[in-house]
Amino acid sequence: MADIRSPDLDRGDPRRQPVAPPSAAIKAEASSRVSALAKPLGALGRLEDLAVWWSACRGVCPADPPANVRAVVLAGDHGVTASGSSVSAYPREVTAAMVCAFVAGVAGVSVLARQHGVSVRVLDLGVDADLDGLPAEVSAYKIRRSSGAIDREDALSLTEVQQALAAGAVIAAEEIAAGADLLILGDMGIGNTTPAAALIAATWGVPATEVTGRGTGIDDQALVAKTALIQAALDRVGARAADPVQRLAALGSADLAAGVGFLVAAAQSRVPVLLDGVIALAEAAVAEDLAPGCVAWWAAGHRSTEPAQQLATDKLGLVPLLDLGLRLGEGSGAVAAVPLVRSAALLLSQMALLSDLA
Ligand SMILES: Cc1cc2ncn([C@H]3O[C@H](COP(=O)(O)O)[C@@H](O)[C@H]3O)c2cc1C
Ligand SMILES: O=C(O)c1cccnc1
Repeated sequence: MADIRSPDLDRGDPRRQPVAPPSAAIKAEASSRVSALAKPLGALGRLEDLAVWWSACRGVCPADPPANVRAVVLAGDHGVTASGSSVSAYPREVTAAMVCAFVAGVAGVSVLARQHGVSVRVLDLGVDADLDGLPAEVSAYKIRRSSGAIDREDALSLTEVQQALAAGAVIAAEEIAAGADLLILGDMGIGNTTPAAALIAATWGVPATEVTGRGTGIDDQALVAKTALIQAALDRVGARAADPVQRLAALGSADLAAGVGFLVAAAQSRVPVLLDGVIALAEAAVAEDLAPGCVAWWAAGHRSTEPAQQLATDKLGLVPLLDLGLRLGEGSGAVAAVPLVRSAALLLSQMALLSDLA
């Protein structure tokens, strides 16, 4: 494994370290400028909020549009997909096959990312295979093979959670060092909508019936079984899940815990993130618990069909930009929203002020 020391997350317990917000002064300046543009007040709708958010995160008004957008896809397998389980419509072997597809640049998100000039880096945190034949750096941060089956056992040990949090922080630091001005977190892992929904349910204390979705497209019978499995996991863990690190150990996975570390580190480094679907929102839910204030550095790229994603965006006060019925993951909904961030930034910088006309 690569050296996973990180400046913030391995210095003892990362719990409840508040994150400083984007610049309040720039936010106020950007809000005034948006209102002064040559248009009726509010006429650019949510692009106005997006322009203000982007400016405040960049600390300058107006800010250049994102030029170095970098997506990281965290891959892992999940104990809940053991043979005989019906939580996913697809077998576990698809995870490793898709990692190869990301490396080859032929996954769904790869196509969108090429179109929008976004880099994509795939990393194996917990795939249940040795990815022989792929570049060694793909598995440089591997924590273990497949996380535990959360209805029966913990997903990870506490040591593995800390390793994964630190790995995620280092991965974010690497992307920032490569010049990222906007980050995207993608996911690949058959069965991952199950731990993601469980983490979201445990974060806000709601029952499995409110968070369980069809993921890759399971039928009614499988949906009943998946809901029961998630409820069994929540019941097994009980009050322990109130603590975000324990929650990750009990209900998460190596890839999800690394996503949490990535989000906390990005916010601590004052780099904004476009969130994607239910997996990114589960990571966001736990990250905000670990380091309150992170949410100010995020925008929601899209609304997924997964109920847990919708619940988490609502609870975090994020309004998704796109609503295309996407249910792919991989970071696809966030990458699809990148042109909106660019448009918002350009409107703020290139439109005339109403007072300059006539
Ligand atoms: C070919 C294929 C490509 C994918 N890309 C993302 N996912 C997404 O679907 C899976 C989550 O849904 P569930 O919990 O129902 O298994 C994850 O692999 C997620 O990344 C895919 C799934 C498949 C089958
Ligand atoms: O919400 C998502 O991103 C999602 C939904 C279904 C399957 N995989 C991901």
